[in-house]
Amino acid sequence: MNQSIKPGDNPDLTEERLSGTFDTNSMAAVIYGSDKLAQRRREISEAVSRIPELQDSKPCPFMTREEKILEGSRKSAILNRLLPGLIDLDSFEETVFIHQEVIGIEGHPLALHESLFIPPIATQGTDEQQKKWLGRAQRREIIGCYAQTELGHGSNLRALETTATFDISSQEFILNSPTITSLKWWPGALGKSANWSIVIANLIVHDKNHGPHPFMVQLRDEKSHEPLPGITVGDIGPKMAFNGADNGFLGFENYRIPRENMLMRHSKVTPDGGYIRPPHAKIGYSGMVRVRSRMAAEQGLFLAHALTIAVRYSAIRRQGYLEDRSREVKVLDYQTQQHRLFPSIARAYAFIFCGFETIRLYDQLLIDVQNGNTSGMADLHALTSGLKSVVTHQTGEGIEQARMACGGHGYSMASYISEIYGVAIGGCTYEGENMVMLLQLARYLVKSIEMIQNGKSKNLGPMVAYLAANESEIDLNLGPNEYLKVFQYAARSQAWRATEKFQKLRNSGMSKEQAWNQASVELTRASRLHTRLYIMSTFINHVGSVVDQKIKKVLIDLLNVHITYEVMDIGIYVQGLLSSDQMDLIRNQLYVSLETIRPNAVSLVDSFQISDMQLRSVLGRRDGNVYENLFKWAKSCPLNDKDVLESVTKYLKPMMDKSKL
Ligand SMILES: CCCCCCCCCCCCCCCCCCC/C=C/C(=O)SCCNC(=O)CCNC(=O)[C@H](O)C(C)(C)COP(=O)(O)OP(=O)(O)OC[C@H]1O[C@@H](n2cnc3c(N)ncnc32)[C@H](O)[C@@H]1OP(=O)(O)O
Ligand SMILES: Cc1cc2nc3c(=O)[nH]c(=O)nc-3n(C[C@H](O)[C@H](O)[C@H](O)COP(=O)(O)OP(=O)(O)OC[C@H]3O[C@@H](n4cnc5c(N)ncnc54)[C@H](O)[C@@H]3O)c2cc1C
Repeated sequence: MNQSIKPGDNPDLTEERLSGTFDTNSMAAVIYGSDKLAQRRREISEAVSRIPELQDSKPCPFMTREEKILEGSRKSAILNRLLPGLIDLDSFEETVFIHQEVIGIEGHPLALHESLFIPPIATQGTDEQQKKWLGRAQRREIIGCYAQTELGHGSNLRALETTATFDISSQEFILNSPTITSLKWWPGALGKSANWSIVIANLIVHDKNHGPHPFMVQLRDEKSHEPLPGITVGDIGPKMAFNGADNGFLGFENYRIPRENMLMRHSKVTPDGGYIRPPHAKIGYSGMVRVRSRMAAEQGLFLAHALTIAVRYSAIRRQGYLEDRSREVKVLDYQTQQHRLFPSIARAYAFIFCGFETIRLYDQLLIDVQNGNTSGMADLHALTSGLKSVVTHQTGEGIEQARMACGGHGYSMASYISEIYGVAIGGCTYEGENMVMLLQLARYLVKSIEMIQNGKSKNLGPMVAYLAANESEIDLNLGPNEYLKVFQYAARSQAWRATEKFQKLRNSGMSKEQAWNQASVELTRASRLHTRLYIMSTFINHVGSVVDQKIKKVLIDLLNVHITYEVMDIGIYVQGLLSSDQMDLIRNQLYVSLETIRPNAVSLVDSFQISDMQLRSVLGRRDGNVYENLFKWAKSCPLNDKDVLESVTKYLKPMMDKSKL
């Protein structure tokens, strides 16, 4: 049963919901990992909807940037007061969810506090440092950010220029931004809101540069909020989206902090200037791995937002005719519309399933690392590097298709899809630019193939074991596992092709760096295929583990959309494996699977259970009453406050009057 049906809804949408074959609350439990978590989301949405001061003061598209920041701060402050009665304060998921529900996706002054400021203190700070700052941060006595990227460098962390030089005589670090390019640039909440920051700076002791390390740095006076002497700080200006956040710049001039402000759980500087190395050279990068490990689920949900809007709207939008000339059809009945939207629904599910898996893997790694075992770091770094890149890219594509699927109204901010798009595609850049991260995964793939070449296949981890197989024929009786083999073939042959190209260039005498660069397009292709294979196999395993038979049936239908679409999409890589007859068969299976999923399309997006408040879309309203509300929305546009604007009285009217002569 679809739990979204209510009296007064658009009958077209009710019809869709009645055609669903499963219970949307049960599906939500599968999506969010447990009935309890799904139930908590519903309870929080319900509780928030009853609190007037948490409602939007006006639609976000009508707000200026200053109003967005003010509104985000107002709601953050109210939430801080009300949170104990609304959520489990120990639950990161509930904390993120309630902020997204109340404030939305456009960012706010505390958006990075929880995800990029607190975790480094908790994982890289010593027990004393945690005692000193963690409680203060958690109670929000201080607001923090994460300042790593500089004006001149974001991807290449080894070229960061900010320095933290140890001064033994005063037992302090002296922070400096020696050049214009060394200004910190981009950190969210830095511009106007944060008064503390984790700052990544090159640690210099006795004139030796030990590379980037994290420091706890106070930026602003805790009473006046004025920047402290030696600090230059401000907002970097409007962005493509995410304008409720104050991304900022930051410079230091001989700014001193105590020795105890370097986060010293892993690397240490002793009072006499000794340097103690961390147990793994890249342990300081683990905050980034944490964020990347959460991005698949987060991006899957961005895609889910856009699809909820586009699928619901497509079910109430009637345009053109099929057989019956007496009534126009729902645009959702067109095969092209289904082909545009349904594979993305499947991807959104796949990303979320994968995302919860990588969050679990990260949590396990964290425990291992705290116990001194860093052996899993390389694997998770490779996995999350590829996953964040593929998922953000495909999410962006899916959201843009969702916008086009809504025709003209999709282009209006009333759909809200442009904001979702703008925020989501930021993910292609932040936490590691996608090409750069694909190349990180490629290093891992090349190393794995070199192990095979050196006769060490048995040392390969489970995620890359397929690289050593030798599949060259596929049974035409295609079930999910055969599709997986097709994908393995594609990923494997591309990984070998790219590696062999790199090796050939090396053998021709080219330097390692040049050879890598000349092979890099092929290498990134290998990384994408490897990651898409991982997503597919996680999806298959997840569906296999579902117990509720009605839910399982529809998820198998969705999986069929996914595997057929994905294999069609990589046709060029499987030409040596599949005949054109086999490709035709798969193409037909895709069309059949689109038809099979059609009656459940609305119920599948309803199962994401994204409230109207969170969706902030006139087109995507749960009740489907779009047209009257679009008209209401347009009338409430500030431009319509007056019938005659100054633009007319001051310029257009005099121009027209003059032209009359
Ligand atoms: C109260 C509020 C509640 C919260 C509510 C929030 C809800 C609000 C909802 C709103 C939603 C809005 C969502 C939008 C949020 C926007 C947030 C944006 C936040 C963004 C933050 C950032 O971007 S922070 C900056 C990120 N920067 C980067 O990612 C930089 C990328 N670069 C790198 O990581 C590195 O430079 C590198 C990895 C690319 C290269 O590093 P390096 O040069 O040092 O190494 P090598 O390439 O030489 O490799 C050497 C060797 O090391 C291995 N390695 C590298 N990294 C790792 C690692 N992490 N772990 C393990 N191993 C690693 C590498 O593989 C090599 O190994 P080999 O064996 O030698 O091959
Ligand atoms: C919305 C948003 C929020 C952000 N929040 C924060 C934050 O809170 N804190 C923070 O510290 N930073 C933040 N950032 C910065 C972000 O992390 C960087 O922008 C990102 O890491 C990319 O680095 P870059 O800007 O230097 O890109 P560049 O590296 O300059 O990328 C430019 C081009 O060069 C290519 N390129 C670069 N290096 C290579 C290579 N080795 N091989 C092949 N191609 C290469 C890239 O693929 C890309 O096409 C944020 C950015 C955004 C957009």
